[in-house]
Amino acid sequence: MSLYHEAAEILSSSSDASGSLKSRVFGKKKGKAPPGQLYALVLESAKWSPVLKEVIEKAEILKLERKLTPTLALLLVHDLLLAKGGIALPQSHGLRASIERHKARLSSEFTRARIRRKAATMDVLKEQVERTSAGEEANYPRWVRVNALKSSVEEQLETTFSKHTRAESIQDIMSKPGRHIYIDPHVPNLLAISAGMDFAKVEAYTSGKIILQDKASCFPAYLLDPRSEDGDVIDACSAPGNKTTHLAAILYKHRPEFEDAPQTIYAFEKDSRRAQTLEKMVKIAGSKTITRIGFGQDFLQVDPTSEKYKDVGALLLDPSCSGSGIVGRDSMPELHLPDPPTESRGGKGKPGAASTNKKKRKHEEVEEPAQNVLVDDDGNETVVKSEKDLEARLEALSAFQLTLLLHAFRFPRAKKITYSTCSVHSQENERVVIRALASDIAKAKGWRILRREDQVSGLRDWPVRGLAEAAEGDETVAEGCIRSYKGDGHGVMGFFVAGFVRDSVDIGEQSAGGASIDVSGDNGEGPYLRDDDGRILRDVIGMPVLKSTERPVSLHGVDEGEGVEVDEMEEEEEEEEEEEEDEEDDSEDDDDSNGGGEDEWEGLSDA
Ligand SMILES: C[S@@+](CC[C@H](N)C(=O)[O-])C[C@H]1O[C@@H](n2cnc3c(N)ncnc32)[C@H](O)[C@@H]1O
Repeated sequence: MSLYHEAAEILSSSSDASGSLKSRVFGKKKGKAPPGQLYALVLESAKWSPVLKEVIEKAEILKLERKLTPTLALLLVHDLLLAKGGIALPQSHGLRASIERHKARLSSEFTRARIRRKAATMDVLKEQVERTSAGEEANYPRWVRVNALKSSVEEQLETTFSKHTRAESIQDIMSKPGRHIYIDPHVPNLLAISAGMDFAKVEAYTSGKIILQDKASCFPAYLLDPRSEDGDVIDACSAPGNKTTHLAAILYKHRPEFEDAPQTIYAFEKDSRRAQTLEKMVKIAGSKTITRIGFGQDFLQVDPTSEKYKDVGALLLDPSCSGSGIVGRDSMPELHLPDPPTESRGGKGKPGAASTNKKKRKHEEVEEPAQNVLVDDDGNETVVKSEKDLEARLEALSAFQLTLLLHAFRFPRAKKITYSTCSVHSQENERVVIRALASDIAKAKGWRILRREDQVSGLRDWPVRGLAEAAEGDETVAEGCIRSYKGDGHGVMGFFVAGFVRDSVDIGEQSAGGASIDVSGDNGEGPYLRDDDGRILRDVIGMPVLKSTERPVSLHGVDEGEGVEVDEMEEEEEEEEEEEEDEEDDSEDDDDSNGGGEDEWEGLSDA
């Protein structure tokens, strides 16, 4: 089967097939056409279909070439008029000839279609087509997080974005034509720029100085706000690594000398393939020295009482979810097919629009329920035929999310946790929070919601909060939850995040019986472990409080020089090898990101 017949088959089934376009093309078992070429042809033809439909109908090709189906005509005319190499068939091929003999007529109809759209040049028409086909995505800003480990907002304004004009509001970015930039008022080091910039070859992007990350996706690490006194940090579900690298940048901001600081981010990722992307991102972002990646490691299998995690004070949980908040996920532009000549309707022919319509009418007759596909944020697809199916899927997801959250509650020295999803469904959001707070473990360990008034300044001011109804009417919980919705004028994806805190941590066996740790630090002396009489015993991570004459010890309770204990996830030998490689790699990094590894890097979601 030729490229065009395979593409026609995909387009013909696009209205009732399940799965995203990508999965249908790349997951195709049979077929000879290179998937990349097939995907581009289908997608581009669909984007251009409103214009090409007009061209084909006005040129009356389908009347003149009776063997052509509307879908095949669309694909072939697309390549004739828009593909660099023209129609990808031998010159003698019947299909190619059936289109090329009308080239003059098609070209002049194409020019007329452009003029009717008031597009002075082909470039203007292309921009119009891109905007229209992008639908809801077209007006979204591009969110750029400046990676504090490698650059600063000032530097980026002077270099990468020096030709951008400063906008007054996010609405300007979404509505004004041209290149604009806006400094976000809620999240530090975050910029919004007008859509349309191609970052693939932008040095700041390929070198990790800037990271493309939706604003809402920056909320969790910023809300967690890990500091040196919080000890180690866990990112429970890390790949591709947007939040892991954000955590590192925040730690660095709080403690720029962190190169020498024995603070570790443990980044777990159950899926080993995704963990490789995470590793790549961590490396490019310059946070490799403080990040220990758990390749293929399930967070639920991590023992919270293990010696290794005794200093973990903060955890970020961003588990898999329905992904219902994600903007424009692999959406297929609406397909406009040329009308077939009237007498050929329902007639014979190869797969094409006529046969699709017929199939559709048949479907309508038996009133088969429309199939929707729920694509979660890991790219897994579930066919959802009914409300009941959706409920069942959400229930399964929320049970898994709750289990993760309760597991996080078990870390003995943890004092803060954030839980987030890129879902808009309350089952995965407020409901999980409420169930977690009502759990025995939360009660036993003293976990409560991080109240709005106690949140970092930008997020305290963020206006969109949780749903009180879903939070069983608990206003404090609802206000503590942070939400965002796509299409609500803020230019962000749909998202949810809540923080959990507690005032005392588990003190373990080595501490005095009956003692608790006051972590509030509101006495001005910092967080200390006190005995029942209020006498200070240890600092919050368990170190004896020093007299002024004593030698300081590191936060992790190891003498300076002993270094940080290395996780079993990465063997010590490997570490040494990596360090050696690092030195070599540093010089290769740029090559890497500009070359072979680019695909995966570019494929990272902004979420
Ligand atoms: C929403 S994504 C995380 C996105 C990531 N936080 C970021 O900002 O780039 C969820 C990730 O969690 C991983 N995951 C799911 N369950 C897990 C588990 N039990 N332990 C570790 N990773 C898990 C998935 O494979 C997926 O890569």
